[in-house]
Amino acid sequence: MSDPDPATIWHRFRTEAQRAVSESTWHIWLERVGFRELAGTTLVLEAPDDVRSWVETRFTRLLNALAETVIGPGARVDIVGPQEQVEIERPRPEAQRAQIAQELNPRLTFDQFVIGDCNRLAHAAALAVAEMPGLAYNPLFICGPPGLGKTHLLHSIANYVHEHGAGLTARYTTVEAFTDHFVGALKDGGMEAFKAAYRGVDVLLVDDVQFLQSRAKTEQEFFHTFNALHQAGAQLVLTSDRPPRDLEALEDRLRERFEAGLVCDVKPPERATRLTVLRKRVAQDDVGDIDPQALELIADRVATNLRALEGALIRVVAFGSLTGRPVTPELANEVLDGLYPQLKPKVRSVKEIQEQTCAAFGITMDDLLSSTRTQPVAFARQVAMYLSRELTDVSLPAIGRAFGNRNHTTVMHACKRTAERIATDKDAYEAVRKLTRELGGE
Ligand SMILES: Nc1ncnc2c1ncn2[C@@H]1O[C@H](COP(=O)(O)OP(=O)(O)OP(=O)(O)O)[C@@H](O)[C@H]1O
Repeated sequence: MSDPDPATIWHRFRTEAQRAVSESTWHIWLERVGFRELAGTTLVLEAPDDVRSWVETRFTRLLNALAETVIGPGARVDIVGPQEQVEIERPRPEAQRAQIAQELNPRLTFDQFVIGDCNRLAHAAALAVAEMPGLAYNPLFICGPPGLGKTHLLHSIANYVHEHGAGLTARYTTVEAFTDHFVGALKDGGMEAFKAAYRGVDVLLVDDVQFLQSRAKTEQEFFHTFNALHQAGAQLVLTSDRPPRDLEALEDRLRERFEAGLVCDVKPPERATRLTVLRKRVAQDDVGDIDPQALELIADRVATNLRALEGALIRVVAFGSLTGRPVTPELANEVLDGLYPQLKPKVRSVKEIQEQTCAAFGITMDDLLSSTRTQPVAFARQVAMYLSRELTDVSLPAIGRAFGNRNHTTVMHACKRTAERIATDKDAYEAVRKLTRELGGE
């Protein structure tokens, strides 16, 4: 079969381009772009002066991808002005326009994302990246413990790009899905399609990159994907449960690339953020009448994970509706008692908490206040700081001073680590709960 002639190629290209963008984008920007010539695999396009620079900035990547679909791998476009001589050959990585299977949740948008001190930077960076893919921070690396909105931000970026990106393409994936896809492609010889799927996009969003560790082949393939996209100016956004420097089992070259852009974290949400998330959920899901104090109680008791917070709300509401009882603070307490240890702030002394913690862990006060980091002393110290924070009104700096003149950020860190640990480790949960009870905290 002979190669299609330039006129056919141009016709196909134009049809694909019109299909790829919204109607208004087409009319305003792309409709007046014309055909100049086909030089090898370079499609030279002519754009009127008033739209040329905009078309170049915003649409070159899309048009290149379309050229590859219509002409073949390695094809590209060159956009020239009406009077301009043609100048050819700029290298471009191999890619093919991908058929993008979207697994996006339309509910996860920037509009629905509640901003607080815990996530302000991550949110601002994600929005900047969505507005200017490849131009703001590249890669953007968002890290933090589970359930704090990392996936929400990735979906928000993809949804935003699809809605406002003038034809730019975004693909969301998890390391799990990327691995499955890669292994499948290796088995049935679909590597070209696999590469096209991940290297032919303008924005690639990858969730949970900590799982790349200890998957040598996937890690290597991901490294090449990362490089191909980065060189092509495409945007990469990655999430992980820890910062790049703590991804110890990852190869240095990949870790260094993760660190090369902007790394920002999401922290456990402060109370106001938790409350706003709950109120938003109630309004959105139309769950009926809920006593505002019941919401406050849920926000107080489920402090470190927004997924758990939403789960707690759903349980409380479901319990109310199953038993035909109104959702009051008492009902919320009843439901949550079985799920989360109740830490009622009462005025106690830090010293009392330190003594009880030492007794519970079988260590001395000197150990507790020392600088040793060995277990169980280090954990006991973190628990004692956490309980001092939860059960007294003493300020963070004062707690720090009471623990051998430590800094208040050390106390904050200890609180966070303990909260995370009791959310995930049953033994730690039991130990803290027992101690809390002994201290009269529930
Ligand atoms: N700032 C926020 N505003 C509104 N909802 C939020 C916010 N952060 C998280 N959520 C909601 O909390 C739930 C958990 O968030 P998400 O899945 O994004 O967490 P994650 O950090 O990706 O967790 P994991 O590491 O377990 O994947 C989702 O339903 C999400 O919509």
